[in-house]
Amino acid sequence: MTIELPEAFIRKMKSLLKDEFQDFYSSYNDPRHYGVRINTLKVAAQQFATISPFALERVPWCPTGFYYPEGERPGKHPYYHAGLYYIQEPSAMLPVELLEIRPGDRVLDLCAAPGGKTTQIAAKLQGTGLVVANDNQAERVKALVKNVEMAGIRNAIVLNELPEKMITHFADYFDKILIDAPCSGEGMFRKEPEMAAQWEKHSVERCSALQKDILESAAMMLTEGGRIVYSTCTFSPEENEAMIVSFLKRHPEFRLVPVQAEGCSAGRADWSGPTSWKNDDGREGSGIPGPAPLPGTVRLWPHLVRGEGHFAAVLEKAHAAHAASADEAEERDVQASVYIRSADEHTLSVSHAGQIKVNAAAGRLARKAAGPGKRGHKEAEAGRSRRDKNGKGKPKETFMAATAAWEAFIKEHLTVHPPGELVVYGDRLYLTPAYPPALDGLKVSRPGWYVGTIRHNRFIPSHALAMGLKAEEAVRRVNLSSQSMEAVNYLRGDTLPVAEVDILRAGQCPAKGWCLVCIDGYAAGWGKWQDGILKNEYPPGWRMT
Ligand SMILES: C[S@@+](CC[C@H](N)C(=O)[O-])C[C@H]1O[C@@H](n2cnc3c(N)ncnc32)[C@H](O)[C@@H]1O
Repeated sequence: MTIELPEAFIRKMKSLLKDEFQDFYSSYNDPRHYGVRINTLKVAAQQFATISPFALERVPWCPTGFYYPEGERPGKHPYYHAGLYYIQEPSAMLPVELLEIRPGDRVLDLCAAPGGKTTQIAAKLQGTGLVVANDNQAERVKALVKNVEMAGIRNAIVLNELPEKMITHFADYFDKILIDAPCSGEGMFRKEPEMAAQWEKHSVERCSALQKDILESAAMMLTEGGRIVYSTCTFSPEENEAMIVSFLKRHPEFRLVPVQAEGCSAGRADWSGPTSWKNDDGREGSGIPGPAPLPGTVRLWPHLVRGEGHFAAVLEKAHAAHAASADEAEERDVQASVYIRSADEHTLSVSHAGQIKVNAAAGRLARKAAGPGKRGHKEAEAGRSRRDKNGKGKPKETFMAATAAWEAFIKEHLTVHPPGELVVYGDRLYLTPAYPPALDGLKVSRPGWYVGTIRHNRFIPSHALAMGLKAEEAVRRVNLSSQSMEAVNYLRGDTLPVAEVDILRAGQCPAKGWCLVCIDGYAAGWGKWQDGILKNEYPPGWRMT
């Protein structure tokens, strides 16, 4: 075996898996599996299958996920730079499938970096609703932002916060929450052998404590009738089945939704109750002593599927009228109900120059949703009036000038008027998703779709704007073949000679100006055309190497 597994880990898995251990252990000698998930914000999975530069084979538990053969390098293909897919470990594609996202949902990805699952959530939302992607590690948030922008996501807010700091802003707010929890990573030893070297026997304990706190915060941010998917890439029962049992004991208002997903094994119900196993030091480890073992969670095992080890559980919060008391914990059937709910109505406003800082919330709005569940309150929101965007501390004229520059750019360069409210932070302009929440006091990396910057009173479009556009939404574009050297040269940052006849134009617009550069018809960045030359505006940090 090339991977050196920690002795304590081997002993524990032997004690847990018994007869199955040998198959499990042998899987560390098997080759790992490689996956891409198609970004359906850009291209339908069936369409991609017809243009794919590499052979694809379906991942059973994810309709947009595919295996690709070892040796291929999808990260080096121009389609990667056009955001057509995300390279993702196949098992990691499962949790978002279990969220059952619907159009208009407000979704929180609480431990989101580097953003694989955020991009999957956004693809399911198809531009509706909102995805808030958060991670507490600032360095990792940079990668998260890049992946959000690469995927062309328009309706995301990116935060760099501790979950407990988010509760007051988002109490009872989200329809769906993903907790892709920080964990001891035992399921990733084959993919990332260095994780095996870093594993030590206390990491399970430390991670469990962290996971418990994260779950508590998430429970408070979930709306009634909402759903949490909790997932890990580790095997330890303490971080998986036992974690869920103890959560349900503390939260009778939640129930476990039994999951059956293609290709997945049932979670180990027998590890969730008062079961025991031998730890490294010979002490007995145990699930949380509690009610009967808990069926309904799922696991992916490396010796049973083509993917690494994963665990997932789906938790649903009852509607208030039906929430069981602690004494009634047995009775957890939830029915659709009419309910009344109030929430903050918030405003993002213009900030002080040079800072991404959100100033103010605009007060409270009691919302009545006298209809069939949460769809009712979303419709109620839709009737809300537009808000004043001139926040404190910023001259109204600056905001007006930024708005005018943006509007002028739209008129001259786009065939559509992108939806969303314009907010200005320093010299940067963002479009907020519909009905943005208040973000005051939070560390905000992106309050919405970053569309551009004001420089010398002119609007300079961002790379994120290009990535979020469809080809036909730009008045002027040039199309490069993915198989041409021109596409590669563009992605490397080179200036390109482009004849005027090759500038595709909507209507009568002149050839000179900002030009959306597309690869096989998919937006990949900006260029500026003049006199037969396309000046390269591909950002240096994104270039193909
Ligand atoms: C398993 S990774 C997430 C992978 C990500 N969901 C994806 O699909 O790309 C767990 C993440 O949790 C973050 N994390 C650790 N502690 C956290 C906390 N207290 N609150 C929020 N995020 C946390 C880590 O920085 C890490 O990025």
